[in-house]
Amino acid sequence: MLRPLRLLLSGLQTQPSRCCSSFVSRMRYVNRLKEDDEACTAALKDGSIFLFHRLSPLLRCTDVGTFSPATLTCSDVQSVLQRLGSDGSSLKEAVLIGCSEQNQAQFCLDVGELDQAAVEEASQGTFIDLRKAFFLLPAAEAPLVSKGQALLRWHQSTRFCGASGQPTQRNRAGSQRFCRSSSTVYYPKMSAVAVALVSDGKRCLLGRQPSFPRGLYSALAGFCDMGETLEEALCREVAEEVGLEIQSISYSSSQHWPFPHSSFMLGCHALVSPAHTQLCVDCSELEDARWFTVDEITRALQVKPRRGDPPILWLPPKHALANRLIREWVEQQWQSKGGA
Ligand SMILES: NC(=O)C1=CN([C@@H]2O[C@H](COP(=O)(O)OP(=O)(O)OC[C@H]3O[C@@H](n4cnc5c(N)ncnc54)[C@H](OP(=O)(O)O)[C@@H]3O)[C@@H](O)[C@H]2O)C=CC1
Ligand SMILES: [Mg+2]
Repeated sequence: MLRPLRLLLSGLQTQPSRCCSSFVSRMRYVNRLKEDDEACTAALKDGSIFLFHRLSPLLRCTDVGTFSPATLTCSDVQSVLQRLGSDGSSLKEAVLIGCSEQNQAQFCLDVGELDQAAVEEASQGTFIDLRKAFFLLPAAEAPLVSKGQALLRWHQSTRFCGASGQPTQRNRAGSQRFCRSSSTVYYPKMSAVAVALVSDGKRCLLGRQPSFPRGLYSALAGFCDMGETLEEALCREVAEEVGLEIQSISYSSSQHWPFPHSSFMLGCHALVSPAHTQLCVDCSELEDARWFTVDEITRALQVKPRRGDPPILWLPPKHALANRLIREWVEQQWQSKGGA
């Protein structure tokens, strides 16, 4: 008798349903917030908000000297906005990012129209450029901040319809924008990027772009062209950038990466023949590319970079897919050495 009533009520809930596993109910809850503007408005009132200033996230230094994204409640943000003379209407610009394991909806909001130092003082945090923040944040928190920044950037750059030139409107959650004039719906976009840790069986190949911090080397990467498969993109990029031909590819894993404008990174291990490892680096793309031994990489993984004292080899931050590929390769190398 109660079941139909419960089903009816579940459509009106503003909190995740408890009838399924917590993961399933959280996913369904977030999906409902994307589709139901009223439910999303209610969720914002009880939700947590990550602040950004011109796309730089607000971080706080913890008691133990590590950094964490500042999580504010809706009323915290309202009082910060009021203290700085804003009427609070910018809260409507908050964009849904997800739902915490404690079933709290999570939003992000860019307060770039306010004075940065004043917001920092009022909210007891510091806005830090995302590239720097990535080296400071724990691996578990970086993806949320990255997603928030990517969504905010997308909204800032999709204000007008490419077909009609008219302003676009967003739904409450900010999961889409719509042009009334051309009836076009816009969804957040990512560009596919292939990233490969190339190995010749004993060494791995890393490269650096001129824009990288001093000492930083990473796995080779490149944007997939229209119509290309992941494998074709990898073979082309490696040929273009270092003049090598890939013999085989194995897929590892993927990640969202907020740079330069939201990328979907597809990570692979790639093998080249040990007989053909001579590099011919395209200097318009890379400043340098080199082969590294497993001992060199193992040492570099243990180094903690310090300001003003960069190590000879500095690897991408822990939450970058390239770091994961490098660790997987090192593990596989030590395993095969142990087995030999
Ligand atoms: N998360 C991770 O572990 C890693 C992430 N990356 C990221 O992957 C991304 C791509 O790697 P990168 O080596 O630079 O790529 P590419 O080797 O493809 O070179 C970048 C150039 O490609 C052109 N380009 C082609 N398509 C696009 C597009 N859709 N968006 C932007 N530029 C495009 C641009 O040239 P032009 O400017 O001349 O138009 C750009 O400067 C970077 O943002 C990098 O941060 C890379 C390695 C590891
Ligand atoms: Mg590249």
